[in-house]
Amino acid sequence: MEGKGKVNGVAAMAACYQGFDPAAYLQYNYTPPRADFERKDSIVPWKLACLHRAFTEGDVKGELLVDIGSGPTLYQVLSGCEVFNKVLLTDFLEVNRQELRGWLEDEGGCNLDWTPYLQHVCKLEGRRPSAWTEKAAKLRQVITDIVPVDVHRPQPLALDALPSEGADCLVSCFCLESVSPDLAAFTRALGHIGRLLRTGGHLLLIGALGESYYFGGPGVRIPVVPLNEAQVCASLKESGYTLIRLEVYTLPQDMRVGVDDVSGVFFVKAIKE
Ligand SMILES: C[S@@+](CC[C@H](N)C(=O)[O-])C[C@H]1O[C@@H](n2cnc3c(N)ncnc32)[C@H](O)[C@@H]1O
Ligand SMILES: O=S(=O)(c1ccc2c(c1)CN[C@@H](CF)C2)N1CCSCC1
Repeated sequence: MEGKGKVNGVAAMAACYQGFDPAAYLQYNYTPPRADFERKDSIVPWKLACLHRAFTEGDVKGELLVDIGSGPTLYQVLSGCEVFNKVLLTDFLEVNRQELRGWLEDEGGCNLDWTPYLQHVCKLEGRRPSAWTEKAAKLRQVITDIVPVDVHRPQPLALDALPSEGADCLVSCFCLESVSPDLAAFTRALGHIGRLLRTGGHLLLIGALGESYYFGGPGVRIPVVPLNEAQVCASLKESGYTLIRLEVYTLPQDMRVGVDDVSGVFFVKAIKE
């Protein structure tokens, strides 16, 4: 029964994603009030600062950075693109891979202007904000491919997607808990993506705390595994990671805008033993 339940739960999640709307998702989560660079308590500066620090404190290094479940967003690799000379973006849906290709091709075919994000990360790097065009060029230069992924498969990527030694670093944001039917599946998925990472490689994981649903488009209600910090830490340990740092952000009331019921966001830096 458990095995059958597992398949049905994962299949049901895949069915939920058929209505995912990248443009709506970007508008819900990556425009003000949630993405307000002027606000000191905004989640955007906090998240970008977590990623900047994690990528630049000296222990994260190598050739290949893989972003698991990129969706239609790029903020998660804006610091990493300065550290790795290969960045692989991945998503389950063609509509999201197409959104990312639209940005990559730089012909106006994308639904969000990432300039404020590029400028903010340049500021974190001590560069003038106008260096954002150089950062955009750098990112376009290091993105090697945009490929399908399924974290519920023991091999989430095609066998030829990675070199035999695996990735040097994984980043994954708001994916595992948003695509898993329950905590056990979340933990299994952590293990699956861990197989893509070389021993000693780093995992940078950002996710939702206390979230039970979100809207992936108008009327597209997607269930989420509600997590707390203890469950995140236990799942990491069970999946073969050693936690380096866990940071938590509590969403201000006015950022609870009805597109989900998230109460906080966690940032994890971990290493695969
Ligand atoms: C909430 S979005 C996160 C997008 C982005 N990383 C962000 O930070 O906003 C979850 C993403 O997981 C993708 N997804 C859905 N099912 C998946 C699966 N089985 N394996 C990997 N990714 C999946 C969706 O297509 C979607 O882009
Ligand atoms: O942390 S966010 O508020 C955010 C960003 C994305 C998501 C959520 C929250 C909660 N629901 C998730 C469903 F999977 C998606 N944020 C939005 C502004 S830019 C930085 C990220």
